[in-house]
Amino acid sequence: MKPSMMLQIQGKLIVSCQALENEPLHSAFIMSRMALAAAQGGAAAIRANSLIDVQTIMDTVDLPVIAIIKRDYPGSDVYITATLKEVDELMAAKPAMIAMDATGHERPGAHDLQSLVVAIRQKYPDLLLMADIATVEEAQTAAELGFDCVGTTLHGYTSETKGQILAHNNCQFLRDVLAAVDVPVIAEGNVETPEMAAHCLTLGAHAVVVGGAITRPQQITRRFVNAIATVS
Ligand SMILES: CC(=O)N[C@H](C=O)[C@@H](O)[C@H](O)[C@H](O)COP(=O)(O)O
Repeated sequence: MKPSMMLQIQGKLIVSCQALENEPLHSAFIMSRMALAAAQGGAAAIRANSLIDVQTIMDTVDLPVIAIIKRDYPGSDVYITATLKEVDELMAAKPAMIAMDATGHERPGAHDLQSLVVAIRQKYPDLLLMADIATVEEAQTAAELGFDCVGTTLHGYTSETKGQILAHNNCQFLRDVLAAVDVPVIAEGNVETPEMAAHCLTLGAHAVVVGGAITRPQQITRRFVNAIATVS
């Protein structure tokens, strides 16, 4: 199982199919149809949030899934698969890979990042683990902890990186991460165009995750509206 998913996604597009409770498309059924559309369009894998979405998507498409659970814990900034509880929940669906916040921020629950990885490896030795990071240092720590891959997912979304965007300065952050670690790097977060996705792969990313630019119509609409507003 382990090598095959990493090979399956190499040089490929992963489509993130997510809609939170406050979004218009919040529905496991709708996310499963988004995943089917992504599969028909040639996506190599799907990233999805919550057990019900992951399960419904795995019942609908024959693609590997990167599973997460987004859950807010009071007093902590960590919300992407924060504790072992979320990993245990997701393993009911047996996804090939689980992604989790691997920032240096204090996590809720009994484990820090290092002991959480140890606990997961003991319990689920075949599971692939993706580290969602925001800084180069976090990528290095994740690689040292034995994550199978790191993703730039949280760059721009933590207090230290707020306002930064993957595309800035010809993807300088992605290039820095690629230079700093030996594990596969997945480009994720604000990849808005096919050209940028291709560019991330050219720079050396193992795979690229695109979410909102494909699966969040409210975001796509806003981009059109903003472009029109500049000429009218
Ligand atoms: C920061 C955070 O919570 N990111 C989430 C992680 O799973 C998702 O909301 C994003 O859609 C995903 O990372 C893909 O990124 P984009 O939608 O920008 O292509």
